[in-house]
Amino acid sequence: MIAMQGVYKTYPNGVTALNGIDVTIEQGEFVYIVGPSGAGKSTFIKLMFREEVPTKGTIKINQMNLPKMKWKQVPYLRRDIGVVYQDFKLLPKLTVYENVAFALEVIEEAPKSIRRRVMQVLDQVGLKNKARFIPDELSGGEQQRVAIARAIVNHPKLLIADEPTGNLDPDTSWEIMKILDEINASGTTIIMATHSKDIVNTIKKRVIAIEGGLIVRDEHRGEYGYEI
Ligand SMILES: Nc1ncnc2c1ncn2[C@@H]1O[C@H](COP(=O)(O)OP(=O)(O)OP(=O)(O)O)[C@@H](O)[C@H]1O
Repeated sequence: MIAMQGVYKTYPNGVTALNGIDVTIEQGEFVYIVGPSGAGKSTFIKLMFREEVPTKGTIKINQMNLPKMKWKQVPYLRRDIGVVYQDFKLLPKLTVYENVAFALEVIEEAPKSIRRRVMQVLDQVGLKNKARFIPDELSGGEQQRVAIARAIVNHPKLLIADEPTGNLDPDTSWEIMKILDEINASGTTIIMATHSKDIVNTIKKRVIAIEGGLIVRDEHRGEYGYEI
């Protein structure tokens, strides 16, 4: 599903964040991306939805060649990819329902099917009864569940999560992991950057460790491998 070959990324300020990445990720996998701060994890993730473009190398996602893609094709790539961030990034003035529906309105789904799908996905993340709330009226864990609902409402093949539990307490983090695991069980590929040793060592998945812009470890059912 995802194939990177000889991928380098140097930012305009001269910092090289990725130094020759080769990796393949199959449809349906759940992959943790671990490594020290500044290792290149976020850069690696951003390349997959063309938030950043590599300086060199090829990136193929579902047969699309990302570095060569024209700007007008990028929305088509992103329709198949959901993204969840550490700080949720919800629209503060919109209700839970509106935040999730927005993702379908922009792709011009029929209003009737939007309503059905939004309520279905809010039910999936346990927030059907909070559809009329605004983000400020929710806990951090609830806000992250809204962000997950928004990310999966369009049935993406790939869900990317950049430290999704980074702002959450341990109990809430486990709830989020349970939801991500269920989403993965239904066939969605999940790529999750994390600093949580507890999560990686408890819910065993493939672990890719990045250090200094290189993959230094890639293990099936791997360990976190760092002290903090
Ligand atoms: N937009 C940018 N412009 C310039 N340099 C950047 C940019 N984004 C990241 N970097 C640099 O690239 C390197 C890798 O950063 P990246 O955010 O990918 O690391 P990370 O592993 O995700 O770190 P963290 O765990 O702290 O989030 C760092 O040296 C960082 O300062």
